[in-house]
Formats: sequence, C-alpha cells, structure tokens
Amino acid sequence: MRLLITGSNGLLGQKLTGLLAENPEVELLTTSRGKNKVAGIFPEVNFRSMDITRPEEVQAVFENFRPTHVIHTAAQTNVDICETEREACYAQNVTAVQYLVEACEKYNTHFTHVSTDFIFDGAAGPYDEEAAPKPVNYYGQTKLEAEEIVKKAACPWAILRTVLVYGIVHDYGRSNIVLWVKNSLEAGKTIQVVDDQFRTPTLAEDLAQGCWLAAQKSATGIYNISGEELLTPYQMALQVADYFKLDASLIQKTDASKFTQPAKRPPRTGFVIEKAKKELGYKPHTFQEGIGIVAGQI
Ligand SMILES: NC(=O)C1=CN([C@@H]2O[C@H](COP(=O)(O)OP(=O)(O)OC[C@H]3O[C@@H](n4cnc5c(N)ncnc54)[C@H](OP(=O)(O)O)[C@@H]3O)[C@@H](O)[C@H]2O)C=CC1
Ligand SMILES: Cc1cn([C@H]2C[C@H](O)[C@@H](COP(=O)(O)OP(=O)(O)O[C@H]3O[C@@H](C)C(=O)[C@@H](O)[C@H]3O)O2)c(=O)[nH]c1=O
Repeated sequence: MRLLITGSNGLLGQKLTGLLAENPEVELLTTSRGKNKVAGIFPEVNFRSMDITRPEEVQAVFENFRPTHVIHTAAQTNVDICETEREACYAQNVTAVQYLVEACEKYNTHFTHVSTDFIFDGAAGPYDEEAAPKPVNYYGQTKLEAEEIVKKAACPWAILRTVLVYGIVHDYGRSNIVLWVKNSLEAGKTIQVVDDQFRTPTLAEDLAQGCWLAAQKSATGIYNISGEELLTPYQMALQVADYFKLDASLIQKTDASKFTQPAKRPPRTGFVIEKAKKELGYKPHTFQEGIGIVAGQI
C-alpha cells in the first residue's frame, strides 16, 4: 500500500502519522500546507508540502508518488471562520476535494474522505448513515457539498463522518473540549458551558484507527466514526474536572439561547456507530478512557 495523507500537521493528521509511521505494510507520504510540524518526532516519515487548493501541486504529488490509497484530513475546520471567510473555506473544503477526487480517478486510488456531524441540523440526533443531511452553518454546507463530489467519484471511496474530536498534538493552535476545560480550570477561570447540545465526542486516536481500518480494507460507502456516548459539553466538562481533580464550581451551566457563537451549532447530533463496529471492527474508547489517554500524553 502506498498511502498519502493530507493535512498531516492537523490533529487527525498527526495521529495518523504516529499510527502508521512504523507500519511495514505501508509506504507513507504525509502532506500538509505548511512545513512539517512533526519532522523532529517522526524523522523517518516522508513529507511533502502540498496545498490542496493548488491543482498543479496535487497533480505533481500524485504523478510522483502514485498512491494506492489517500486519507484526506485537510480542511478549514474553524467553523466560525468558515462563516465569515466563505471563499477561502469553499476553496479548502469543496474545490480541493474535486482536485483530489480527479487525481484519484486518474490512478484508481482509494479515497477516504473525512466528514462531520455538522452536515445535519441537529434536530434528531444521534444519526445513522442513512439520515437526511441539512446543515445549519456554512462549514456544514461545504462539508456536505464535498460529500456529494466524493459520492459521484469514479474511484473507490469511503466517507467517514466524525464528531467533536479531542486529543493533544504537537505545535497546534486549535483547542478542544478536554484541553480547553483543563487549561481554563487550572488557570482559575470560570467557563460557561452549554448543556443543551449533544455530541458523541471522539478521541483523535480512535478516529485515526477508524481511518486506517477503512483504508486497509479498501472499504466503500459511508461510515460513522465517533465515540459512543451521547454527552453535552457541560457533562464532558464535569468529567474532565473530576478526572484532573479540578474545581468543578468554575463550570457554569448555560444554554444555546445565552451562549452564542458566530456560526450556529446544531443542537443534537452524535452518531450511531453500529455499522463501523460490525463492518470495520471499529471499537472506540469511552470518554473517561479518552481523558485518561490524553492525560498520559500531557
Ligand atoms: N476537529 C473536529 O472536531 C472535527 C473534525 N472533522 C473533520 O475531520 C478532518 C480532520 O480534522 P482535524 O484534524 O481536527 O483538522 P485540523 O484543523 O486539526 O487540521 C487540518 C489540517 O489541514 C491542513 N490544511 C488546511 N488547508 C489546507 C490546504 N489548503 N492544503 C493543505 N493542507 C491544508 C492544515 O495544515 P497546515 O497546518 O499545514 O496549514 C491543518 O493542519 C477534517 O476534514 C474535519 O472537517 C469532523 C468533525 C469534527
Ligand atoms: C467555546 C465554548 C464552546 N462550548 C460548547 C459549544 C460546542 O457544543 C462545544 C465545542 O465548541 P467549539 O466551538 O470548541 O467546537 P465546534 O466548532 O463546535 O466543533 C466542531 O468542529 C467542527 C470541525 C466539526 O466538524 C464538529 O464535529 C464540531 O466538533 O462546546 C461552550 O459550551 N462554551 C464555550 O465557551
């Protein structure tokens, strides 16, 4: 297998790199827009800078490496920035997927595309793979449009949808629910956390394993890859405080009518993951176990 990873500097990308760096089954090429952030940690892994919004860069990498499999993790994942910087978000989340799909079609490469619970309106979660999408923000719209491109592809493809990913990686700007709560409480800061949004939070290592299972099996179709527990951010925050023995009184319960963000969030998402468990052998950790894994890495 010659496996190309996009977005290898990101949360999922770094976890995939770690998972596959020493796997003898895989000839690995990691790619991201910037410089390789993990060159010092995985010096043996090949890296090439590739901006997926530049078709000539995508074509050159495919021509040279001829991947049999691609795991596509790169995206604009800042949901609020997507709302205001629509053109750039569209280029990263939609047009770039078209370029990658065209390249995969040319070489009959298996394409694993990572998508999101934000393609749904959050009226009736948890969702299975057959549920009807209806995004409530621009990020969700772009991710849905990308799915439509992938579904029409003339190469083998899998779409893996995931939810609220948490974990710790190297030299990384974006926070996530576990680190945000831990860091805030350690600094003695009060936080307002919603108790009327529902998610099945996903440990980044579990998502990486799900992507690897799909690529390894050349799986085709749509798979939900997330945690299994439906929790509100408030419930997650309490578990984080409890695990790290931090002051839970700093966590103030709020709701979406009082706590608003620039982009609307779907209230109740989360996924049913039976298909991935049965067909891929996917087995995620509990949220409690996930916090423990992150704690061990801090
Ligand atoms: N995080 C989450 O909670 C969730 C994520 N997802 C999906 O999972 C996937 C992975 O997410 P995650 O790892 O968290 O994302 P990150 O934001 O952590 O990483 C995405 C990476 O994509 C790279 N990237 C962005 N634009 C380009 C570009 N034009 N060319 C090349 N690389 C680019 C960036 O690389 P660089 O640093 O080099 O600029 C960045 O490191 C995404 O498709 C996302 O939509 C779905 C549900 C939840
Ligand atoms: C910042 C913040 C968030 N929250 C809640 C709202 C939300 O349900 C949850 C996470 O909020 P964030 O803004 O950090 O994350 P958010 O951008 O909502 O995360 C999303 O990212 C994209 C990429 C996805 O694809 C989605 O699956 C989803 O996980 O925490 C609070 O309650 N209080 C706060 O101060």
